[in-house]
Amino acid sequence: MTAVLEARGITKHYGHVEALTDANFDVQAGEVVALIGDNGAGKSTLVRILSGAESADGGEVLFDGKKITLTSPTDARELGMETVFQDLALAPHLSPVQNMYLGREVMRKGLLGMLGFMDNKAMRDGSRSAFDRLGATVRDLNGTVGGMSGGQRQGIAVARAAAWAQKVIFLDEPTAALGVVQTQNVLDLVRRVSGEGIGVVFISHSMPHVMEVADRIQVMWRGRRVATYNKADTSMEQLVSAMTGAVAQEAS
Ligand SMILES: Nc1ncnc2c1ncn2[C@@H]1O[C@H](COP(=O)(O)OP(=O)(O)OP(=O)(O)O)[C@@H](O)[C@H]1O
Repeated sequence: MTAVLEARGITKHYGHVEALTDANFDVQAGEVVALIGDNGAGKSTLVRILSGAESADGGEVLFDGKKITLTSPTDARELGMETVFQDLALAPHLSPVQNMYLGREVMRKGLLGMLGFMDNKAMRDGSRSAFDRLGATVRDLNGTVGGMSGGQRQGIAVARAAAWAQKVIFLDEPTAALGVVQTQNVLDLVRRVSGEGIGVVFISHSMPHVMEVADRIQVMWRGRRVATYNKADTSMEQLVSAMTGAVAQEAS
């Protein structure tokens, strides 16, 4: 089966720091891949490159088997890939609804079929259903996101990505600021989104969450993928061991 998204031999330096060294990665349509590794292993850097937020120094990216060049997050979004970054990338001065539709505003037809005004009701309804789908507690759809709690902001960011993703969704630590109920909602959403045929890339330091949602688990160590496991054939001990570099390196 062709991966919906594949990275081959990606390298990335920041000055003298080698963040990625010949890193490989792949995710199939409709599966949840957990990307795990110790702090500084290169997970976020890889996701930033695969979502167009940063460029790689070397290597190639394939989408549906075809080589692509991502020069901006817009390129990735146009291919149907959405990302929830660790910093969430929400506009703090805007409302949840405005964040949901930022750059994708719904317009009402004006006279003679011309674009008229923004359709605020359609956007409010769309946002409400996206938040409800996640069970996100967004009480005030019109307040600014900057004034909301970390958990509420995380819920908005995850709901927005899930609402727009068509092919791939990257979730970088999506449950980090969430309470127990919201965490379970996000894990349920991850399974639901993959059930719709979307490839989900799930970065987490929580091994129980990884074991709950992942189909496959790719382990990074010092800037490269060192092991890939089917969830059904692995254990937390094996994962932790791979995260410390104690596995024979995967052939690149
Ligand atoms: N913008 C940057 N400038 C300089 N160095 C960076 C930058 N981003 C990442 N690095 C370095 O690249 C390496 C990989 O970092 P990265 O954030 O990708 O790891 P990670 O696996 O996501 O870690 P964590 O689990 O702690 O989030 C680290 O050594 C980090 O210090």
